[in-house]
Amino acid sequence: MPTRTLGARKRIALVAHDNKKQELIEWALHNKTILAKHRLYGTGTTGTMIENALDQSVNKFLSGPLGGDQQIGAAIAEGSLDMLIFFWDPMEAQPHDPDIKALLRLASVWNIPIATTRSTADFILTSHLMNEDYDCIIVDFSSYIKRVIGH
Ligand SMILES: O=C(CO)COP(=O)(O)O
Repeated sequence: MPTRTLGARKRIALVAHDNKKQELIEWALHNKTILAKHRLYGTGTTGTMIENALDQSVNKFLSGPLGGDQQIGAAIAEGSLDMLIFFWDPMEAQPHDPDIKALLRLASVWNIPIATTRSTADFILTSHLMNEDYDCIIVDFSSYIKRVIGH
């Protein structure tokens, strides 16, 4: 079975919709010491707010509605992100809802840990696997890639 190794120092993407940003910042502050051991990424606005709150550098993509969700999805597909903490807003439609769906889909395709609620984020962050290499099993897409088309 093919795997991808998520290293001991995780590359964590942090994303929150506007009504959820405060919650994510509170959660990040609460977990500042743990997060300091890992590398942080984020959509533009979320990333800036987390960087200011934690005083830890965050690699920032574009703002979500301007393409940031798509960039994070692409980074997951390329294997350059290990985990997604995404506090999306279940009470308000977003102009870029298709991008959000695409991001969550790619995170599932590549079987990375995803937290879309604060409680799940707590469970993930307190896992001993946060500090170890983890071989993440991925679907074997080789027959899909080699499929014959046009017969
Ligand atoms: O819209 C977002 C995720 O879908 C978040 O984007 P910002 O962090 O730039 O606000």
